[in-house]
Order: sequence, then structure tokens, then C-alpha cells
Amino acid sequence: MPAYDNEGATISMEDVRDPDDSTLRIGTIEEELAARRNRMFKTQQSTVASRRQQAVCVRRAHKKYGTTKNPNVILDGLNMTVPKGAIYGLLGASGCGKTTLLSCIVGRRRLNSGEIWVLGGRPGGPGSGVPGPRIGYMPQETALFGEFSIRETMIYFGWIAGMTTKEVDERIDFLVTLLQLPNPTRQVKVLSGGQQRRVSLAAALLHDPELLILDEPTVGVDPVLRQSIWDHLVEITKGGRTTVIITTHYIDETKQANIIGLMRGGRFLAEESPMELIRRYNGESLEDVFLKLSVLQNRGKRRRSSILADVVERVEIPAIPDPTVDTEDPEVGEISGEFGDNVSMSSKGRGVVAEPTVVEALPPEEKHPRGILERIQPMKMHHMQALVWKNFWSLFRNFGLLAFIIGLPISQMFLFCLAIGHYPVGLPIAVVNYEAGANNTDVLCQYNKNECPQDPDTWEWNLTRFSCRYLDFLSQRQNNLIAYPSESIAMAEAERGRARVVLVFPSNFSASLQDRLRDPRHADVYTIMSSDIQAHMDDTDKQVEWMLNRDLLLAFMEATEHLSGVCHLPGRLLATPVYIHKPIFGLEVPNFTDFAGPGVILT
Ligand SMILES: Nc1ncnc2c1ncn2[C@@H]1O[C@H](COP(=O)(O)OP(=O)(O)OP(=O)(O)O)[C@@H](O)[C@H]1O
Repeated sequence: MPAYDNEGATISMEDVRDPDDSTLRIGTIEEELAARRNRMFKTQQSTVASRRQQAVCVRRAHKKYGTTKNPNVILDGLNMTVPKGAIYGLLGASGCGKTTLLSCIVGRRRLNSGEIWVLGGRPGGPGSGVPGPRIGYMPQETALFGEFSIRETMIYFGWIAGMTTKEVDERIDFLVTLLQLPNPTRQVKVLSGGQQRRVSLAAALLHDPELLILDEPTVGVDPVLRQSIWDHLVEITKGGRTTVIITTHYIDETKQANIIGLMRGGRFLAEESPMELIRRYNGESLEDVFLKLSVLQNRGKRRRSSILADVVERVEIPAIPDPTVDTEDPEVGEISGEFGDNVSMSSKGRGVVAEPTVVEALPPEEKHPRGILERIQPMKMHHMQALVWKNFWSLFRNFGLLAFIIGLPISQMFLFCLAIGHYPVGLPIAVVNYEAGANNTDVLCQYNKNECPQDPDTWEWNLTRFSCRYLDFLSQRQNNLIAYPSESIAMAEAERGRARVVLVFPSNFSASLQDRLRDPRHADVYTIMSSDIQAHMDDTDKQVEWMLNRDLLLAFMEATEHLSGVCHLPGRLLATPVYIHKPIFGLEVPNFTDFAGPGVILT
């Protein structure tokens, strides 16, 4: 009785091999295919070890694009088995998902569910060599650097694969001859599209990988060259070390493949040797076979029932419900007979001709303990070397980009030093000086600068117009003082952005200040309030606000020091009792450009 996995797939012939029996040799691909045909319905147990023996083994692959509500299902439970040493032709209509499948195999995309084993490991997993020098991948879209010559391109990819420059040079001559490439000194960007694709193919062949994955390598290639490419593929797979998976739209050229997988509707219609397919379906060509199988699939006939009805006892098996499949759609739910697993079936297995099933789950996935170093995968030296070399030359040869990269920070620094960080001068300061009189339009009002307002006999103070003294010193720091007759007008102007600060001096400012200093114990709130200069700051620019604030305080200190001077009193008598010495480091007058420059350069 055959063993089926939980989608009803029987287990492949290679899976039945004892994984521990290392003496068991895989024969030629033809022998293997014949053996599989004979064992098509034999009970076999699939093991991880047996899957890892294949070059590529895909099991129950599901891949969809789009949203959950509107999914575009590309791979729908696909199984694929590529034995080592085979040329595997992957065929299918445009858009059926060949590239998607290949990019999952090389680890560029991930399946939504299912298993992929490549050269015994999981793509991207530890020890798989995928991605890495064990595989050579020629993508559909070339990934070449236009500024490089053909030789430099080969050196870059050779270094990535761990080759030395000497080894690359030795290989270039052979590849140039094989693929009829132009002179290796020619720049890639001046090559034709077909020539560029051949350079891309050369890059994949360069390091003689164990697994070659070629996505339409013969597009735009003339028939003679196409033949020599195929001859080369046949040659390199002869020894059994190299495996090739190749997609093409020229169906008949895959006659030289050992196995072809005909892909349609997210699954394989067949996975067989080309000659056997032609014989079995009595087709004139592979194209003919593909057409017949497509018609069968469209009719809703299961390949297994239609092809193998004559060899299998007809037994009805219950369907395995699969919520992802629309049971009303006759296009979906075909059996996709994989040669590796022989037959798999979907949820629409209702009424399928098959033997009774024993549903077995896939073997558990191998768990690799991964250390932190393994997880972050530090870059290898030869990768670093190749990347630095590539980036250096591609920059060096692209003068516009180089000029931009060097010129941008220089011009940024230049503009920064020109425009930002200077000491802010000429800031508009609105002054409402009620002490000088509401009608006073002269912001620098009159006062006796060198006369001491202290009686020399009684030492009584008679402080007047101290606001004018203060404004005099402030104007030496900020020279754009504008007088306004009232606080409301000045505030309105500041709100329109015409003043950075509004200074208001109460009408009895000097007298109150004098009272406050002379007899602080009896100074009431009114006296204290009216002896303050009221300042309303525009705080949108913190740096400017900070410097302006500093000027307002320093001007007050200078005015009081001057007053102490003319009265022959100690200079700091009226100053704030905190003495700021010269800075230990930095400048006494701060320079914002010096302070912010390093940050801007780093940015
Ligand atoms: N990144 C993506 N996002 C959404 N849909 C995608 C994406 N890549 C491919 N598809 C769709 O998946 C389907 C299969 O694309 P894929 O490129 O795998 O087909 P293909 O068989 O390689 O086609 P061709 O032979 O023309 O190269 C297409 O319908 C395509 O539009």
C-alpha cells in the first residue's frame, strides 16, 4: 500500500533509499527515472536525509503575492525533485511562476509554506551554501555594472565567489570563446542586450558551481550559440558534480535536458524525461505534449487518473479539505504529478482514482542551533574586497555622481558657515519706555552719562532715567532698537514678526529700582514689579533667544558697572553676585559655528 503524505503525495523513489547507506550510488538520470517509474506506487518513507541528497528538492511549495483578500497564488502545493548531475528544464507559460520558484530556490524570496532543500541545506540556512559560491545564478534581469568592462565584471563576481584574480583571468578566455563575447576590455554598458545576457551567463558559469540556475539564458541568442551553450551544459553535468536548472521559452531546446518539469497553474503537469513524455503522450514534440497536458488539466482530469488508470485499481478516496482552494473552480485542484513524489493531489481529490491512502506528515524540519555570530553573518573578507573595489570604480567612472558626492557636503558646509551660527546682530528690539514719556520717539533718550546721581555729602541716591542708561549700553550690543508708544502696539508688531523681543520700562522704573536697592525690607510688590524691565521674548529660535537674553543681562551689568564707576564705587557693587570667569575651554564670546560645525560635518 502506498504511503501518502498529508496531501496525498506518494513518496519518491529517491526518498526510499536508505539515507544511512552511503554506498548506494545514484545511477544515470535515465536509470533513476526508469526506477522511479517502476516504483511509482510503492510505499516509501520520505526522510529529511533523502531530500537532502537531491540537488534541489521542493515539497508542497505555496507562494502567493498580493493581499490576503486578493491573493495571487503562484505556487500551489508544487513538488519538484532535481537529482544531482541532471539538467532540469523548467518549462511553462509566461507568468506561470518559474522565476518565482527559482528565486525561492536561491533564497531571494521565501515560500509562504512548504520546504525547499538546496544542496542538502535550506536556502539562507547555515551550511547550505545558498546563497554562496556553490551555486551560480543567472537572473532574468541582468545585474551588471555598466561602468565595468567584461573582465572587471568577471573579477568582481569571481572575488565574490572566492576566486583569485589569476583564476578569473584563466577562466575568462574560455568563457569568451564559449559564449562568443566581445573583447573583455569592452564596457558592459556599450554591449547589446543579448551580449549583456551572455556576460551574465558567463558570471554564473565562472566559478564552476555545483548548481547552476539559469533563468532564460538563451533569450536573444542565435541557434548556433544556443546549441553550443547546451553542449557545454551537457558536458559539465556529465561527471555528476554539476546540476543545472534552466528555464526557457524554447520548449524544444529542452530535449537535451534529462528531466523537464512542465509547470502550469502553480504546479507541475509532469516531471519526466523529454523522450518519455513524447512517447507516453504520443506527441510530435514537447510543445505538443505540453498542449495535451494543459487540455487534460483544463478538463479537470487528474493526470493520475487519466494517465495511470490502466495500472491502478480504481478506488474512491475521500477528499482532504483545503480551505485555500476554491472547490467550484475546475481549473484548480488538479493533480500535479511530480516525478519526485510521483503524485500529489489537492483538496479536490474527490473521486480520484487512487489507492487507499495512509496520510503521513512531512518529516519534521531540521532545527539548526544558530549562534549569534552565525545569525549576523559577518561579511567575508573577499566580499568586502569585491564591494569596495566595485564601489570605488563605479564612483570613479561616474564623474557626475562623484562630483555630487564630494561637492554636496562641501557646499553644505560653505552655506552653513555663511548663513548659520554668527552672532545675531541687528535683531529688531521693540522698546516701550514709559519712563522717558509716552511721546518720546527717540529710543536713546537723554541722561547724564558721567554724572553720579548720588549726593556727595549725604550719600543719598537720586537715580533718574536709568532706563536710558541701560538702553545706551544695550544699543552697543544690539543696534536695532525701535521705540513704540505703548506695550499693546509693540506686542502686536512682535506678533507680526517685526520684533524679537519687547522691552517695557515702567514710568517710575528708576525711582522704584532705587527704593528696591536702598530699602529692600520695605519694598512692596508694586515697587518690585515697577523696578523690573519687562521682557517678552520671541522664543521660536532657541539659539537667537539665548544670545539675546545674554545681551539683555550683560547690558544691565555694564550699565550698573558704569554707574558704579562714575560714583567711584566698586565696579561690581550693583552686579549680580555670580562672577563668571573666563572659560576653561572655549571662547568667552561663544561662536555657534565652531560649536555646531563638527556635527554638521559628521552629518
Ligand atoms: N514581486 C511581485 N509582486 C507581485 N506579483 C509578482 C511579483 N513577481 C512576480 N509576480 C507575478 O507572479 C506571476 C509569476 O511571475 P514570474 O516572474 O515568476 O513568472 P515567469 O513564469 O518567470 O514568467 P516569464 O516566463 O515571463 O519570465 C506573474 O503573474 C507576476 O505578475
